[in-house]
This record gives sequence, C-alpha cells and structure tokens, in this order.
Amino acid sequence: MKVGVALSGGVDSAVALYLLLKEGHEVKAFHMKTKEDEFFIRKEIKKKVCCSPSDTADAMRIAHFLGVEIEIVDVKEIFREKVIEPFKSDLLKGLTPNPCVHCNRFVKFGYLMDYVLNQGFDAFASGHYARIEFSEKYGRKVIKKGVDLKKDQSYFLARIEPWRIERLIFPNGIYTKEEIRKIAEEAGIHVAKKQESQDVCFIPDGSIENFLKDEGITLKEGDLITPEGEVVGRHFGYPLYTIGQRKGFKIEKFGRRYYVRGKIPEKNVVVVSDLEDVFFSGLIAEDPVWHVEVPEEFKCVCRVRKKSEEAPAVVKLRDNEVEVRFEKKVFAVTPGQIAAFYDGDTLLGGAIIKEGIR
Ligand SMILES: Nc1ncnc2c1ncn2[C@@H]1O[C@H](COP(=O)(O)OP(=O)(O)OP(=O)(O)O)[C@@H](O)[C@H]1O
Repeated sequence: MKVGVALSGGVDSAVALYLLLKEGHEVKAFHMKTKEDEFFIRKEIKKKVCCSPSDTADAMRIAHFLGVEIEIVDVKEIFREKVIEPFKSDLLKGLTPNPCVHCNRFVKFGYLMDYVLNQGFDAFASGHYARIEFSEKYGRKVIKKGVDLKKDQSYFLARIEPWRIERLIFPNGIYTKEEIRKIAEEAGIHVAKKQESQDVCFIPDGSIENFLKDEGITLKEGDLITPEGEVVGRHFGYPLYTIGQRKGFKIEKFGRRYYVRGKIPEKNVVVVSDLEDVFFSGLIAEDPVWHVEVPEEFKCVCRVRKKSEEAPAVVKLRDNEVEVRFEKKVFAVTPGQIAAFYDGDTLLGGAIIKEGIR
C-alpha cells in the first residue's frame, strides 16, 4: 500500500514510519509547520511541543536515516483559522477549549490528510496511541483505545470525520510506550529517548496570559464572587480559570476553600463556591460527531476531559445536541471541553460541552 505518514520529529511517529516500512509499504513522510520558525526562536520553550524548528530538523533526519522522502507542508493559515482563532475567541467567551481536538479534526486529519490522499496515497498514518479495527458489532472500522492505557490518545480523535477512519493506520496502538522506545533504540532512530510533547504547540511557554497578550488582548483583574453575590477576592483575568480550579486567585475572605464554579465574561467576574458545587449529574454537549450509528438513547461511558475518569452515562440525542446523564456525579464538567463517548474500548464519537447539569 502507498502510505503517507505524519512525521513530527518525535519518537512515536518515527517508529510508526519504521513499522510501516518493515511491513513492506511504500511510504512517504509529511511534516507540518503550524507556526513560523521565528515564533519558537523568540519564545521560551518551557514545555516540549511538537512543531518547532528542532522538530523539523529531527523529522528530516529520521526520514533521511530511514531512506524515505519527506515533504514539509505549510499549514499555518488553516491552523490559525481553525485552531488559534477559535481557541482565542472561546477563551474570551469564558470557555475552556481543547485545541488539539480541533487540530486533529481540521488540520492533521483534515487538511494534511486530504493533501496526502490527493497525492494518490491509499492511507494516512500517525504515531497516535489508538487502534483502528473492524468492529463486528458496528459493522465498520472504528477507533479503539491504545493498548497502553496510560498513553491512550483516542480521546483526542473523538471529533474526526467518520469516513476518514477507513483510510487511517495507527501502527503504535498495539504497543506500550516502553516498547516503542525499545523499537526505536534497536532500529538506531536518534530520537529514541526524546521527551514527549507536553502542551499546546502554539503556547510553548505554557502561559495563556502571554498567548493572549501576543494576540493583542490584555487581561483585566476582577471580582471573585460567591453564587450569592458576595465578593470574596480577586481574579487576574477570567480566561485564566477553568471549572473546579482552586488556585491562582487572591482570596480576601478566608475560612472556606473556594473552587471555580463558573464565569460571567460580560461582567468580568469569576464565581467560586464549595467543592460539592463543582460536581455535575449530567451535561449538554453540541455538534456531536458519531463514528458509528447510534440510537436515539443509549448507555455508554463518557469522558469529559483528557484525564477524567470514565463515567457510565445515558446519552439522549436532541437535534444537534446530546443530553448526558451520569450514573454518579462527575467533577468539573467544563464548557468548551470535549465529551468523548465509549463502548468499552471503542470510541463512539465526541461533542463539545455546552453546559454542565448540576
Ligand atoms: N508537526 C507535525 N507534522 C506531522 N505530523 C505531526 C506533527 N505533530 C504531530 N504529528 C502527528 O501526530 C501524532 C501525535 O502527535 P502528538 O504531538 O500529540 O504526540 P506524540 O506522542 O508526542 O508523538 P511524536 O512522538 O510522534 O511526536 C504524531 O505521532 C504524528 O504522527
């Protein structure tokens, strides 16, 4: 088969490429540039990210070492339109967006995948820890969790378009991270010990405040209030806070532990309350994407953020929304984050959380 591989310069996609070559496929590497190089040279890189100039150099070296052609694909424009701008406007609306999920939908498994398929490739591969398997139950190919549950990245794939699953290959999904590093080491791949990407690639210093400042937005301090309207402290700009957060603000009225309960952007106010108040019995999420056919109402498990526990739930479909009711209350259901739905290991799809139900 002719396979295009998304090569980041990290160990995972290097091994994915290597495994595909070993299986005898005709392979070409594609490395995308999401931001201009100068951006990463100017910025302090506190957290390892995926798309800096040194990653491009690593990707080129890996491709050269494994003897495959590599093409550098400029995705800066679509990345700004579909990832950076929505991230910024969601923050200003008081949401907590997940840009990696949107990048996967629109850029990696959108623009880049189209670019590769349009060159005549049969399939597109990446180093994600997830599996593509045919499901007897659903009668089609589905995405399943990676066998290494510590590394499983299926959550980030919850909103990719279903037809793409038929054309995807995730060679790493049947391995653990340790096994992948060992394969890399044995193959002599120079990034075998390279650190993982840890954060949002366009915020390498990890500071939302600096990101917004670079985008021309200055944060304003404001009041921290209780649901009853009592002022108990100050916040340093509402976009910096997320539901359930209990640090990073200035408390002026002591004696209780406060958790962010919600935000009112129009009033520049952050509402704080007790821990019980940030547990939710359900949620409403919008614009669902389903990888398989689902009935009007069904049981499944739901994850409300990348590291949340899996919550057994009943899902009801309504127009372009879903209503989810959990068996047990769930901590910090956060508007803007993704609700991903699973049947065992099988990813069913995902929707964008609009509101939590208390
Ligand atoms: N700049 C890029 N160009 C091409 N593909 C990329 C790029 N960044 C990420 N990818 C693809 O997306 C996959 C997941 O990337 P992510 O950064 O989330 O995870 P990772 O586990 O650190 O992967 P890796 O070790 O390959 O960098 C990568 O394995 C790779 O296939």
